[in-house]
Amino acid sequence: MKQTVLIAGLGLIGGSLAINIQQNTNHHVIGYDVSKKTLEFSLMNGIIDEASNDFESAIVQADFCILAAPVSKAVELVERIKDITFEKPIIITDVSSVKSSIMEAARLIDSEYVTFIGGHPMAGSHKKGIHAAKGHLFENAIYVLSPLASCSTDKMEALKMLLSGTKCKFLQLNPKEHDEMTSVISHFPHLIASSLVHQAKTWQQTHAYIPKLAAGGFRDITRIASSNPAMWQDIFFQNSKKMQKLLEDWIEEMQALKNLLETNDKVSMYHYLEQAKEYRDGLDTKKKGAIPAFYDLYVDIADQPGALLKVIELLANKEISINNIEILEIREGITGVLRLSFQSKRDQAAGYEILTKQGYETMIEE
Ligand SMILES: NC(=O)c1ccc[n+]([C@@H]2O[C@H](COP(=O)([O-])OP(=O)(O)OC[C@H]3O[C@@H](n4cnc5c(N)ncnc54)[C@H](O)[C@@H]3O)[C@@H](O)[C@H]2O)c1
Ligand SMILES: O=C(O)C(=O)C[C@]1(C(=O)O)C=C[C@@H](O)C=C1
Repeated sequence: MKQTVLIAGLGLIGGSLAINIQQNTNHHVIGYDVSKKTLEFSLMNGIIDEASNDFESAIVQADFCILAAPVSKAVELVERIKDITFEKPIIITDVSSVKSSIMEAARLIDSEYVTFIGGHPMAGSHKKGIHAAKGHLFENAIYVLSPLASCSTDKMEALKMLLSGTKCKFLQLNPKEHDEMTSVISHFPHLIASSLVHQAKTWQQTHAYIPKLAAGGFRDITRIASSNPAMWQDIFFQNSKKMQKLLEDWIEEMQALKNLLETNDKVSMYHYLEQAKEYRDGLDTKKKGAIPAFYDLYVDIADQPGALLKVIELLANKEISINNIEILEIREGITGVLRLSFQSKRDQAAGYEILTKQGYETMIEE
């Protein structure tokens, strides 16, 4: 008999997991969401098999439940779970970007039938809602699992099996270490990205041309400032202590950099930049997750009608298939950078040769 999965919160993450589970497993998927439109869309597009607007009655039918609402709302759902009487085993997990608060609440669920395993796929995007959901969102990403001490290996394996179609890599962490690490590499960078945008906005009052000059660098570092404000506000306050500590450290570091400029200490500034470059270059970009790890080729193309088509045609004529195309930046009237992703190193090398021969400026990131 088919097992049932309830997904509570069908936005970017819940919707992507629902699509993935539909594509890769044989479960009956029930969706629950406070948005009626989201439920209707999900049902109409086969993302879920059944829509529910009654969390309590849906969860008691399920063998698995994935809480994919905003963090504070997922914590509220755990509070509601505490009052539910279960009559069969269920594995409940979540996808929250902060783990301590939800795990503290989950620890107090008092039912022999419930196994709670905290979860967090380290992949996403600056988009939100069911319309942005896609089944391959988690490919190659790290998927953090935080089981409670009482969780058996069998239950962990059952959850991993349900999520195996995501093609992510599971990593077990406790909530404290998870929240510390994500504050450094996810939460705090969001705050900084937003602050850089504010700085540019303020300077625009002096220099109206600022938005036109904002090229690749500014766009790269501030992409995430276009994320969902409600979600990030929630994350910052759920991980408030760690954010405050990082802000203190950051202010201190900025002060030290200011001192280097004031004292004309070029050597120290060079080392600072050099060490950052070394560390950044050492990050394994092929494994980073949100963007599938294909073999990428960067091509500079002119911002002219048909320019993209021409590149695709050249590769298609040699039967080289492209897995993904992304226009990273079009500088109006000048050139655009295209990221072509291939499935194999061989295709990547062949693409490089063909396009270079045709006079395109191409680059493979090492
Ligand atoms: N966006 C990312 O990059 C990302 C990545 C990993 C994890 N997460 C985490 O995933 C969770 C969801 O984020 P998202 O990006 O999918 O957000 P989203 O805004 O795209 O979707 C959230 C969904 O939850 C629904 N919802 C709100 N309150 C609810 C409630 N009380 N009960 C049921 N549904 C409710 C909303 O209607 C919406 O459909 C958050 O906890 C977030 O921290 C996000
Ligand atoms: O790619 C993005 O836009 C993201 O912000 C994804 C991202 C991150 O890397 O910080 C955001 C929140 C998560 O909890 C996990 C992943």
